[in-house]
Amino acid sequence: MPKYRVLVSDPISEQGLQALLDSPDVEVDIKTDLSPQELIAIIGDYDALLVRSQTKVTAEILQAAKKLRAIGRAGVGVDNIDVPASTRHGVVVINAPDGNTISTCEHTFAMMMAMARKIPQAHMKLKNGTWDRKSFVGVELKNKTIGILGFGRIGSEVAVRAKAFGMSVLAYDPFLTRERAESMGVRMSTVDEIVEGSDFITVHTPLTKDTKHLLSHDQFARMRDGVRILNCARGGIIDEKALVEALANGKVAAAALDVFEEEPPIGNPLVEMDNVVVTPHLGASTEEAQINVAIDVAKELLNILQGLPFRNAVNLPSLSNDSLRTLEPYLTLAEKLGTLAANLAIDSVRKIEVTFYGPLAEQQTEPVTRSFLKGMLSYYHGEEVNYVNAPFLAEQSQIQLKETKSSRHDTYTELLKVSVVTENTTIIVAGTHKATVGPRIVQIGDFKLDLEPNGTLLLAENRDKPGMIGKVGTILGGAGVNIDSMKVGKLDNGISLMVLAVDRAPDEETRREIEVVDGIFSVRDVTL
Ligand SMILES: NC(=O)c1ccc[n+]([C@@H]2O[C@H](COP(=O)([O-])OP(=O)(O)OC[C@H]3O[C@@H](n4cnc5c(N)ncnc54)[C@H](O)[C@@H]3O)[C@@H](O)[C@H]2O)c1
Ligand SMILES: O=C(O)CC[C@@H](O)C(=O)O
Repeated sequence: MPKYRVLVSDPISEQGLQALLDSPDVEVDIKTDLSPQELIAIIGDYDALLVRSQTKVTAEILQAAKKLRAIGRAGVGVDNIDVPASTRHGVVVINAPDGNTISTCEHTFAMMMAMARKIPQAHMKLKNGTWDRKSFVGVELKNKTIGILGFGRIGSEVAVRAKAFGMSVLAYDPFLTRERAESMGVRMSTVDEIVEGSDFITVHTPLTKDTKHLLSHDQFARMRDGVRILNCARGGIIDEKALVEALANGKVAAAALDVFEEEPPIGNPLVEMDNVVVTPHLGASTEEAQINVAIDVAKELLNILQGLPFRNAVNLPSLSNDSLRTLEPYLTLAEKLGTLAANLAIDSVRKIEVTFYGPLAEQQTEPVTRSFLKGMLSYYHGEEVNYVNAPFLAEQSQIQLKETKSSRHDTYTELLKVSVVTENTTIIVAGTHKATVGPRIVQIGDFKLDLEPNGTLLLAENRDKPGMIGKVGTILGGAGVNIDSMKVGKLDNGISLMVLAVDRAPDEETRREIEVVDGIFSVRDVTL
């Protein structure tokens, strides 16, 4: 009997879906061309949704997706998915960023060659019966300068091919380093240098508020006369109205477009212009790319459903394998510290300060903080909380969050310490991990201890005087609660914290019996 149901709502290579189809845990339903209403009606039955770019995953659909844990996008751009709404609902969004890089790069090159040699126009004329050898004089790529805006996966592959064609390459990307540019034989440039110094300009960025209309009236005015423009990334990076004008007045000799501000581009004048080569968003449309992205995303979805590690989450921080190895014990420990802190907090939480000490502080620690928040907020919000929405829920509860890092701690090589500031008090919990002993809780409040963070713990704050442990032990024994081990933390002011690892939480009556023992100040139990 399959445990999980996955809906595939866009045409996706079945060969690529094999990992899901083969899993006995998963039932896959392929239902394409659903209307938004039809999707809303059925989405509540599914644990995961797999889309390409047709399905628009809106906030309304997510609202109806009560069981949904993950959305897989077989491709790079997630602009058809409401990612903030997914995050609010705790749904992981994953994409397949690598599988269509080469196809899209090759398509960009095909478009550049087609535009430079006017192949589509000549093809159409000949198909229509005219042998015309005069109207289609093109230009060579050799010795021309190409400016690449966005030097990620696709942009950098375009550069490799442009160099093979004898072109000079200018590149701009906020993350491009001089060393990388040099090693690839491209000139690291500013947007202005690219705009003013290129014969061909191609964009390979995502569409963001910074890249919207990256090329507009002002940029076209400063370009070389007869420049040629390409967009195989996202409609909207180039201002289409400004491009129409620049093509019409001859500033831009030609354009090659795979993507449009609105798709399909019904009534878009660019599609009608003779000097514009167009394709209907075909960058990733190769057999190879579609199989690659489907394989990648299907494997990732299966991992998510089965609780295994996964990469490529759009709304979660990503970790390298090395970081994951170092952080893994702290991810679990942090969640348990969060559960512990929530059990100790009796009034509303205002601020959480997470401090990392030692080599741990050198890691990308955000996932550890998320784990703490998950452990803590699950106490209040139950199963609704996960790694994706925990920071959002904290923000919604107006809990201030602060991360601090310190290179060393006086006692521990590595330490994770969290102060939870509530309306009336501050609760401190801290833990560490050593390869030889595993994870340990080493501080609760002001008490220093050494506890295994597992099972059910009974915490009793008491006056430090003989007989206290015996009295508590007798009451628990009488109630049939078995004590597995015990640790005590002491303060200089004569107050102790006894922590008993028990086989089950005592019932309400037993707890009250302990609470009224002379010298006992408080009793809590927590299951980690
Ligand atoms: N036409 C298609 O079918 C098709 C297929 C695949 C990808 N795409 C699109 O191509 C684009 C690039 O994909 P990719 O896989 O190379 O992504 P990528 O994330 O590897 O690269 C994008 C690069 O853009 C850079 N960038 C972000 N803001 C920038 C800015 N303001 N100026 C300059 N650079 C900026 C980023 O730093 C990054 O290096 C995406 O928009 C993607 O959706 C289109
Ligand atoms: O699914 C497609 O063909 C579009 C792919 C592309 O736009 C992407 O962003 O990956």
